Amino acid sequence: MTIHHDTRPTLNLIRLANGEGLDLPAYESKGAAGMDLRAAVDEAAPLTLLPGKRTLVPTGFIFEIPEGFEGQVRPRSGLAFKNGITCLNSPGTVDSDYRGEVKVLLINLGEEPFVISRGMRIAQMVIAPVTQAQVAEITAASETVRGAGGFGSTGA
Ligand SMILES: O=c1ccn([C@H]2C[C@H](O)[C@@H](COP(=O)(O)OP(=O)(O)OP(=O)(O)O)O2)c(=O)[nH]1
Ligand SMILES: [Mg+2]
Repeated sequence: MTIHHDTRPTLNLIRLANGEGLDLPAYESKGAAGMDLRAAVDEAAPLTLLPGKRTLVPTGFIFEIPEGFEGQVRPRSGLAFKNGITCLNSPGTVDSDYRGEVKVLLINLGEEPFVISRGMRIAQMVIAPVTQAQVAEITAASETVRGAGGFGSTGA
């Protein structure tokens, strides 16, 4: 496997029929870590997400994530704070060999119905380098000071 250290890898996108006319996913500021993803829902049929419910929102694009990277689908803080809208599987993982449409799994943790209209920026995707470890089964773990202590063992 090739390990990339490119900080500006090219992300190839394929626009699907439901993505016609949508703005490309984009970094909304110079230093933004994530590119905002837009809802490719039907213009004439906005999606209403009721409190406590979840839904898979299409983005209208296939992303060819460069090998050695992943896409992390994360919530937008504003939607989370104002409306209780977040990604249920956060951070969603888009594998570099995935060739289906990227979708966003939203859940409404707020108290009001939330309307998702076409083109709305619903989440953001961070392209991050991936390390694939080699798995090796052993019979005894090396000794450390911490040992098996966890879950608060070092105190508050
Ligand atoms: O928020 C997300 C998360 C995942 N995916 C797509 C891309 C990813 O490569 C694929 C599989 O995701 P994941 O590995 O998290 O799900 P799984 O339940 O393990 O499915 P699979 O058995 O297909 O790997 O689903 C999305 O479009 N959006
Ligand atoms: Mg998987």
